[in-house]
Amino acid sequence: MKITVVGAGAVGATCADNIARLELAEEVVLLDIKEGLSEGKGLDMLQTATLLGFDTKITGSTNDYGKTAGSDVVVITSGLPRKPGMTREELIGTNANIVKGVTENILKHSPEAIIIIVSNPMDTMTYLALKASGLPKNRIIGMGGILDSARFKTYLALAMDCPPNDIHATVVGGHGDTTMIPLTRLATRMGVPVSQFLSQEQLQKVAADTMVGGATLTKLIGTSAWYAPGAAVAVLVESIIRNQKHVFPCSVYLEGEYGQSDICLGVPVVIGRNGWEEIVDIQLNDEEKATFSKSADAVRNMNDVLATLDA
Ligand SMILES: NC(=O)c1ccc[n+]([C@@H]2O[C@H](COP(=O)([O-])OP(=O)(O)OC[C@H]3O[C@@H](n4cnc5c(N)ncnc54)[C@H](O)[C@@H]3O)[C@@H](O)[C@H]2O)c1
Ligand SMILES: O=C(O)C[C@H](O)C(=O)O
Repeated sequence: MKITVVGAGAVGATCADNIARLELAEEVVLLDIKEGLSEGKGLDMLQTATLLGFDTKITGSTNDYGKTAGSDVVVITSGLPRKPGMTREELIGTNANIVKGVTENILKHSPEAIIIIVSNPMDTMTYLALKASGLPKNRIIGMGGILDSARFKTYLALAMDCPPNDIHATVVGGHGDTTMIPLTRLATRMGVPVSQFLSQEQLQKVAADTMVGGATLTKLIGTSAWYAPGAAVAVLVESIIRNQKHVFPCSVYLEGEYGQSDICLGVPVVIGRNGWEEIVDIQLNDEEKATFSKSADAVRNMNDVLATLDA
């Protein structure tokens, strides 16, 4: 197996590091436009192989897509991150052209690849990559919901003072400060509804904290997060490479599911060797359905902006 990560910045490098440690491929290629960055980070990571005990080869590439040829999975993280006070949506003007160009270059050398989109605004970038590539819909996956769900579980665990791995909870909808939907009603602590442990007020705070989870970290760090994003991409790649069939919330192209069409939005999907293989239908209640529909409207408005850009 061969996996390429485009963008050797904070998120891309963390993805490559996690993927190498998990030995998901014989080779991981890290590509960036900044001269020497991917070669340097790649070599630094390779020098952890004897310390951490993995055998993955890591290759750096300054914009040479020839080195990515024959990749099975490609992760696109290239593009600007937000600064404190910005929304992810404000990145569209710069990142749309980057994501479109990278997708086209990747496919010239890896026509069979499954592509994971990380760059923001992620749902719109996923839609753009799908339209620009013409690939079958199951091979384009936007990563956001796995990260948002990890944050949701973390905040729930902190509120209940329990281990995060005892929590099952999911976030659907857009990967935006106002578009993501933490499904509090369905969250459980080992199968027991979280409402048995936390008041409605506490649950509302957990949901609100989850929604601005990325903004909170951006304010603290000065740029957006990378540890949890990199780990979230790695579990997604692992489910593809090892055909694990995990159900993860991912941004995928909807054709009537959840009442939406011609849009990429976060819903639970089965992830295996073919990419996303099936959409899992959560029985949303009327209030959740209305929130999902509002989220879709906001993402669709962003998708409409693509037509005004040269992307
Ligand atoms: N979907 C998510 O859950 C999620 C999570 C975290 C970050 N992000 C997004 O991921 C993106 C990257 O974040 P980061 O913190 O790694 O930023 P970063 O600035 O650290 O790294 C981005 C890298 O992309 C490279 N790049 C720019 N244009 C390129 C091109 N045409 N080809 C190849 N490389 C190119 C830059 O040189 C830079 O090294 C941002 O858009 C951020 O908002 C998304
Ligand atoms: O918050 C951001 O801008 C980056 C990313 O989407 C995140 O959720 O960490």
